[in-house]
Amino acid sequence: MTAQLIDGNALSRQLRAEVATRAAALKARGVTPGLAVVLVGDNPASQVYVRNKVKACEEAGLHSVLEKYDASMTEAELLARVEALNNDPSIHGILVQLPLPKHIDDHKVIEAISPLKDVDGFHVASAGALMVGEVGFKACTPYGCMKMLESIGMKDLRGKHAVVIGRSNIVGKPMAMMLLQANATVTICHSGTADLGAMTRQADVIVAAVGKRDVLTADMVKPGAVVIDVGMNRNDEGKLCGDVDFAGVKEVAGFITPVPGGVGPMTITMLLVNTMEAAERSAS
Ligand SMILES: Nc1nc(=O)c2c([nH]1)NC[C@@H]1CN(c3ccc(C(=O)N[C@@H](CCC(=O)O)C(=O)O)cc3)C=[N+]21
Repeated sequence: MTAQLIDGNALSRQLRAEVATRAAALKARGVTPGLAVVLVGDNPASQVYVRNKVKACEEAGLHSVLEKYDASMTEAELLARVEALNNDPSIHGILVQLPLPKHIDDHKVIEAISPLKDVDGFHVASAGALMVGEVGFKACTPYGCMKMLESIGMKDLRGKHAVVIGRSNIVGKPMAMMLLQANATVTICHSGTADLGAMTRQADVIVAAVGKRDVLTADMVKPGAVVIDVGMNRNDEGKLCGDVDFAGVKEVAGFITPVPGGVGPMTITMLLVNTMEAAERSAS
């Protein structure tokens, strides 16, 4: 058996076209959705990601502002910038690119962002809203994974067992909450899990979000399972690869997401969706 690919680029094109339509409608009412992206320091990967986010905004007709600062920027200076953006009516979403330089407390910076503009969904208020099923911004990566499941007819996961590998605040934990919200039975695995394969072999849906290559291999997957790969690693040849042994797992899984071209572009798409949502809320 060979798995069907869930194409994050194709799904992104579709969802971004919907954002563009909504953006045009809001602009006709005199409001242009605006995203501020704040980048501190010169992490080369961050430069690429941030450029992609700004480009995606432009293509969907969203206004974006890229603020680049030297790595020597102080925490107080950054907090002051966040506060200014909180009060800027032309900005509906604020994204402070992570990681931040070591002398800046990222938790403090994220909590300084107004929850109304927290399009990353990283604020404690956003995480709490997800937890209790209230309105709030959903973290873009797990939100994108949910849209990928929806695209293959798995919006309601009643009766399904989902196994999440990884427990980070930005992917693993919110992912588990969203799967739970969709009625899945959810297991969260992590570095302290005794027998990962025993868990994943029971899963109808597996989300790998560890940040390590080959965390999931073919022998750990039930035939026909859906495998979502959130990983972003480099292999020995320097090529981008996920957490899943793609070549092996695609022979067992029913559906699988590729890296690149899977969850990555969906993360950016959901950032646009959240920014659109923020602008619409502020205009209503
Ligand atoms: N505040 C904040 N919010 C984030 O959402 C955030 C962040 N900080 N810091 C870094 C991570 C990483 N991230 C990615 C988004 C898209 C791709 C993406 O589009 N990847 C392409 C490939 C890109 C390439 O070729 O390098 C793909 O998978 O096809 C990757 C990584 C968002 N992040």
